[in-house]
Amino acid sequence: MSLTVNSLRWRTLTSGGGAVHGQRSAPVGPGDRDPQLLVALCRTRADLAPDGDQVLAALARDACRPLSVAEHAARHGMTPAGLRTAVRRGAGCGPKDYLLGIRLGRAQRTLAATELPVAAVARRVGYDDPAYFSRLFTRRVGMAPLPGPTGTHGPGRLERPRPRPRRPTDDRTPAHDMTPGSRPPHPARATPTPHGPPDPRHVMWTPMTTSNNREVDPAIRAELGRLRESIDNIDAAVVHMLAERFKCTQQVGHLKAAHHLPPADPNREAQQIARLRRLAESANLDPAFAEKLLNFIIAEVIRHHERIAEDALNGVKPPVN
Ligand SMILES: O=C(O)C(=O)C[C@]1(C(=O)O)C=C[C@@H](O)C=C1
Repeated sequence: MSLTVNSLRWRTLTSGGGAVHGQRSAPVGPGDRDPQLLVALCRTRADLAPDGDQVLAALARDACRPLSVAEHAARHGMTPAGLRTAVRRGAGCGPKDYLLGIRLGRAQRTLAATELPVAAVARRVGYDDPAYFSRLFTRRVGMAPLPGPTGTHGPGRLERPRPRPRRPTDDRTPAHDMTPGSRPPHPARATPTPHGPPDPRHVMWTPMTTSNNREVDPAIRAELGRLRESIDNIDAAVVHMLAERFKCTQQVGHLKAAHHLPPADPNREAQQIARLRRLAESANLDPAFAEKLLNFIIAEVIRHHERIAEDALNGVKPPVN
């Protein structure tokens, strides 16, 4: 079967409901989806030049070393411009941004997994000035770096709340916390602040909601209903895909435990992130969001791997497939 990601994406979405593409075909229920197609999509790999992959993986390996972009380029026999083109093609961003993402991702994980002070983590990922590191971290991650794991469930690296006082006129999108159950505050429920009433631009959202018992124009309700049917189908597809992914990663976990391989593989992750950022960019999805989502999923997988490795050490037999 020869399927490209784009044709799969198109077929998957169009099979789930016409509203996604502006057509008016009747949306179908989750039972009508072709699970084979979803699984095929899970298993399909987008094309990425292997040498591009290698450059990104090598950059990821060296990311915390005190090297300039020109020095990184020279290590690969490239000019800085050539390196910029290769990284942009593979990761959807320039080398500086790519290296920064790798450094801060590592810092996030080290902070979540250890009790090391921020200055020590900063040094580990290549920053001698902890204040400068904190500024970069806060700007990119959306919260200040804090040492130590927080929360009792889920992966640590995305789950810390990031309280940033919102001024009434501050309409920048907040970085989303991915703690299960947590959401950005509902704008329409914004409470008056010491500076005055809630931002009227936010309160404008209220008439679009249907859960506050207001009368809603039947045509609008019907349109909303059609869109929500497609959203429900897409959510169902996401759940099925994640379930397939976790089935694969469980097997990887058992394989790693049986052969004493470490649960995490940072080089593989760097390649996955670069690839996903590139795919996100071509799909008009925010690459930073795609990276955050993948990090969130991988952190959960690593937790599973660690548990499987622990079970293996305690003599718990893996399930028979
Ligand atoms: O490929 C692996 O080695 C995995 O364990 C799977 C996976 C993933 O979820 O994609 C999880 C952890 C690793 O750090 C890298 C990737």
